[in-house]
Formats: sequence, C-alpha cells, structure tokens
Amino acid sequence: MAPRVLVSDALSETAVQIFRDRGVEVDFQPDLGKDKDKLLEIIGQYDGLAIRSATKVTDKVIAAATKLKVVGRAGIGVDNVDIPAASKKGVIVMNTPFGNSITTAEHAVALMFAVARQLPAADASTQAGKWEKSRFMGVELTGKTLGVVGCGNIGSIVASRGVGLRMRVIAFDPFLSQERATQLGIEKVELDELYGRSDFITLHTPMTDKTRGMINKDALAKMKSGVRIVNCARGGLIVEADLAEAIKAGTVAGAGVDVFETEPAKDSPLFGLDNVVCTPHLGASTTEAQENVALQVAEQMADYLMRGAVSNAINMPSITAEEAPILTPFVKLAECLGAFAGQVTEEAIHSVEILYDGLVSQMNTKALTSATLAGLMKSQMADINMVSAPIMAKERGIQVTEAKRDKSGVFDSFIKLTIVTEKQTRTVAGTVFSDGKPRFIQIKGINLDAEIGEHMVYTTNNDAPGIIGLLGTVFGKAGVNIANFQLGRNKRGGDAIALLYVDSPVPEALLDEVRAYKEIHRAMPLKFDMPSAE
Ligand SMILES: NC(=O)C1=CN([C@@H]2O[C@H](COP(=O)(O)OP(=O)(O)OC[C@H]3O[C@@H](n4cnc5c(N)ncnc54)[C@H](O)[C@@H]3O)[C@@H](O)[C@H]2O)C=CC1
Ligand SMILES: O=C(O)CCC(=O)C(=O)O
Repeated sequence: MAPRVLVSDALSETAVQIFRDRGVEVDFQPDLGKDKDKLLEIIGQYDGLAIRSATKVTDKVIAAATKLKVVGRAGIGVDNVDIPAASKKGVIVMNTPFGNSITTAEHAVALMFAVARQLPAADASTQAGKWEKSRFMGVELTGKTLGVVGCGNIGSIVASRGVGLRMRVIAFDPFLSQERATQLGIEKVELDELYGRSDFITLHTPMTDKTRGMINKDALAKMKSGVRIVNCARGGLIVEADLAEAIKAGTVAGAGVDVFETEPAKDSPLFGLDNVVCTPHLGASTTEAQENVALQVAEQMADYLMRGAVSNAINMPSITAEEAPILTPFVKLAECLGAFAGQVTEEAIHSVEILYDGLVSQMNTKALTSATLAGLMKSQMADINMVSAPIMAKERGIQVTEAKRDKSGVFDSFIKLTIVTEKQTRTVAGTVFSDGKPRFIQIKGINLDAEIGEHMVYTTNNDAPGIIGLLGTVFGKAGVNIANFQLGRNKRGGDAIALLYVDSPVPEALLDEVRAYKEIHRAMPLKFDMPSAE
C-alpha cells in the first residue's frame, strides 16, 4: 500500500505533485495546522506529515500519530516540532536547511532599510495626504557598523549583503572561524563588543536555551545608543517588553521585527511604537523560497518513505538514496547482532562497543550503530527504532563506542558487538554474505556460520556427545522443523554453543525438556525481525 502524507500547512502545490509522482498518496489540507483538534483526530492515518510553521507538532500529536514515520518541515526552524517526543517515538524530523536562506536574508536587509528610513510610517503618512517631509529624517547604511549575531547560512548572506552595501560588518558566532570571517570580509568579535560597536544589530541564531531571551534589559544596556535592531530569526530571542522600554526611552532608535514571542502575534508591547516595523513571519515568504522548500521537503520525505534514504534529518544520521541499498543488509545485520545480545542479556548494560572491520568500516556506521542499539533494546521496548534508540541508550546511561579497522581476517566485512554488563562481557559478531543475508559468525568467541531466521533457539552446553541427537529428537517429536543447525565449541570437551534456525516458535515445555539434560546449561528461544521461513 502506498504511504500516505498529510500536508497541513500552506506549502506550494509543487510538493503535492512531487509526492504523487513518487508514488506517495497525499492529502493537501493547507489550513488544517491551525485546527489542533482536527489534526489530533486524523493524524493516526498518515505515514508522513509535511508542515511549515503553523502546524504545532506537540507531544500530543506525536502520541496520536500511530503510523507516523516522518515529519518534514518545509523551512529551517523546527521549534514547532517536539523533537524529543518525535525521537522517542521513532519519528524522523527533517527540515530544508538552505531553501529559504537567501529570501530570509533579503527580508532582514529589507527591514534594515525600512527602519533606517521609516518607510512604512512615511508611506502611511504620504497616502494620508500629509506630506510630512521633515518628520521622516533617516540614516544612511553606508559606513555604519552592522553586528550579525549568528553567522550561519542566513547570517553569512546578510553579512555579505552588508559588505556590498559598504557597511562595516562585525559578527559574533561561537562557531565562526577566523578563515570564514576573512573570506566574508567581516570581523569576528565577542558579543559584548558587538553590542558596544553596532549601529544595526541583526539576529540569525536558532532558538536554544542559550539564545532564548538573549536581547533583554542587560544586553540592551550594553548597546550603543541609537542602535537599530532587526530580528528575522525567532521571536523568543528578544524580550519584547524590554525592547519596547528601550525604544520608548530612545536608547534603541528602531526595530524591524518579523518574528514574535507568541505567534500568530495578535498583540505585542512593540505594536504601535514609533519606528517599529513589523511583518507577520514573512522571512521565507517569496515564491522562489516556497518553491525551493516545498520541492525539497517532498523529495526528502518521498525518498525516505519509498527508498529508506534519509537526508537533512534533525534526529537521525543521513543515508543517501545511493547508499541505502548497500547499507540495508548491514542495517539488518546490526539489528540482529543487537537483538541477539539484547535477548540473551538479562542484566543492566553498562556499555556497548561496536567494531566495524573491513569494508563496512567505510560505510555509514552512525546509522549502523543506531540500528544495533535499536536491536539491543527491542526486547524491552517494542516500538524502538533507529531514531529513538540512541536517545534511549543515553537515557539509560549506556556508554556507546564505535571502533573501525581495516580488513583483519577472512571476511571482507564484519561487525562485532561487545556488551558489558555488571556481571559479564558478551560478544557476538556477524557478516553479510554475497546473497545479502546476515549471518552470525562468532558468539562468545566461538566461531560458527549461522544463517539468521525469524525463530531460533540458542543453547550453551558442555561439548559432549549426544547434544545434536537430543535436540533433533526433542524437536522432531514435537513437529518443530529445524531449517539450519550450527554448532561451535572453544575446545574439545570445552564450552559449546548451538544455534538452531527453526520454522516455527518453540514452546517453553519443549525447551524445559532440553534444559533437563545435564550437559545443557541454557536453552532459550530467540526471535529476530526476519521474514518467516518459506
Ligand atoms: N523569519 C523566517 O521566516 C525564517 C527564520 N529562520 C530562522 O533563522 C535562524 C537562522 O537560520 P540559519 O542561518 O539557517 O541557521 P544556521 O544553523 O545555518 O545558523 C545559525 C548560526 O547561529 C549560531 N549560533 C548558535 N548559537 C549561538 C549563540 N548563542 N550566539 C551566536 N551565534 C549562535 C550557530 O553557530 C550557527 O552558525 C533560525 O532561527 C531559523 O529558524 C529561518 C528561515 C526563515
Ligand atoms: O515557513 C515559513 O513561513 C517560516 C520559515 C521559517 O521560519 C523557517 O524556515 O525557519
């Protein structure tokens, strides 16, 4: 059945066409995002949700979204999505990090001009027939200092436009390198220096715990008198009441505000103040940007739903459409290794080490590690997947390390998983053969070659005569067919293991019969997320 996507905000219809062309069923309801109850009522029917900023993907929406696999944000900021809730539920959240950057940068520059020359007020006055020429004295941008706070995609475009306008551009961004600053022709400074020197300040940071409310009374007090502030990033970066006070006091000469603490902004302390220019979150609203982000989000979501490719996900490593087919069998192997260790381990896990040997070490090991963790925790958490597993492991205090090395043995590639619990260290290794099927190649340091099936039985025993006969007889009597039987031992008469791939689940009573045999230490059923035997 084709996956179904709900578009709940006003995306360009380009997105709808792309979904259809890619074989995804799409339901285009551009106003639905504003109707929280309706969204909660219907979200359970969809595999994907495509949004802009009006739809709030809260924990309640995530909880009601029983089939949801992916949320696609046609835009940059994902602060309208509860990412932790989505991640815990295994829902991928994607954005389109570049599609609207130029447009938003241009809006910031437009607001800067609008504030410098009081354009909206001058327009309103002129159209009212007042001709107040002396009221609207402006300032030039040329030669002024522009302070860019947050010099990522958008901030650096604004910075380069500022340079083009012959402004002196200074920037504060903890991740801005000296080389990049030089390349942009700007000066990298500390925040307080930026506050003290700028005639115009433009904000381009994401909303984080650090940036929330950063433009407050204290910050405003450090700024040059007569500064003009532009915010095209996120409303919560500015404490609106504090900015309003500074504007009333005349220490801030004007502000251009596209984004608000609460949106839609029906009221704000900034409304009605002289030389405050407001727009209703229009930063990304150009035909070009909306085409870009709609096209990109639809392609990304369709790629994921139809081919398993992941790009621009906030909560999951990327998997390109090209690598998806090569990676998929190793993802399955990683899941099975994790699932084996998870099912045979009964104590709390302290740490996990995953060794990637040979060709697999050059693959997307982040994705493989996520898959291993998902397999590991699946026996305790049914709904876990590659998205939620790393978070769950972190929450449980499990230390995860990855190691990589060149081919060291007979296999072109193998993955070895080591689990350390309070009682023991356990290892299991596996590979993928040319038939694309995963196999276990080592358990507890004992070599074997075991095909992995949906239902398996694992025994540990003394290496003694009669084990094969015992298992064969008990299972045969009960009508449980053994598809594959693998044995291994560390030395003659030493520790041995058996791994049986069976065609149907094995009843506990049958395993009790096996456990009654004195040479058997442990006999347990295992289940893997593999196709049923044909
Ligand atoms: N008004 C609108 O319609 C739109 C608003 N946006 C918003 O614009 C903002 C910037 O977007 P992009 O440039 O694409 O993001 P980006 O991730 O490319 O850049 C953000 C930069 O902020 C820096 N940063 C983080 N914390 C900082 C701090 N405490 N102080 C200074 N710098 C800090 C980062 O190092 C990064 O370089 C986001 O909040 C985004 O949601 C984006 C598109 C449209
Ligand atoms: O979709 C929009 O209009 C808002 C865009 C935005 O804020 C973003 O991309 O972060």
